[in-house]
Amino acid sequence: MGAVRTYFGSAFAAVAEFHEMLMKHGEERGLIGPRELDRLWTRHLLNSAAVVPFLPASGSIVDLGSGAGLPGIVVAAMLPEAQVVLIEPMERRCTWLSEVIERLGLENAEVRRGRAEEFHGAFEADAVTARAVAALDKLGRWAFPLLERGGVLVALKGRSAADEIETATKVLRRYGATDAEVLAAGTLPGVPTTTVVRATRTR
Ligand SMILES: C[S@@+](CC[C@H](N)C(=O)[O-])C[C@H]1O[C@@H](n2cnc3c(N)ncnc32)[C@H](O)[C@@H]1O
Repeated sequence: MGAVRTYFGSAFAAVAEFHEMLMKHGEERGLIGPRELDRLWTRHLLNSAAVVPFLPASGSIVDLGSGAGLPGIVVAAMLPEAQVVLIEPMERRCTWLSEVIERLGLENAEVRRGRAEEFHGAFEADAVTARAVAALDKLGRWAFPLLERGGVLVALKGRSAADEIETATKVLRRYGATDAEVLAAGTLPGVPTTTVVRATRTR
């Protein structure tokens, strides 16, 4: 019980600190729109947390196109046994991500600057996460080469998730990810359904 309390206490404290940093600096640093500030918890932080049940708790995870840190920072805070690499091409966003990691004391997270394609062959991750980065066919081409065989792509998507799976058939087949499916992870009042798509690389 003590360990459970310690886990939730520290994970929640880290996400709450991240919320505070985004509230204070997110708009001025061009990381989050002004209209999003009031719904940071629901639309962004809890939405990001929806991927966590579908990730290996102690594996290697790459978050593609982390931007302000979504979902990568939330994942690193909630899965302290996992190793999380945040890939982001924009320098000022990488600077922000490094500041967040330092402030939250996330020893299991690191930032790598660059585009996904530049890291092909550099990782054999257990999982790749992505939120609002690209449609699934493009995302698949970027993400599957970062995964080991048996690794999963876990993407946060919107209402078009099922259609995106249809459109991505070719790339999903190329990597043997024919198990691609929509997992409606849940809804919160006033928030669109949080849709998680998971696909496993088998070749
Ligand atoms: C719309 S933002 C989403 C950011 C964050 N994931 C979120 O949900 O708030 C898309 C991000 O993907 C990054 N990006 C664009 N092309 C990329 C690529 N080829 N590889 C990795 N990241 C990329 C952008 O720099 C940007 O930070």
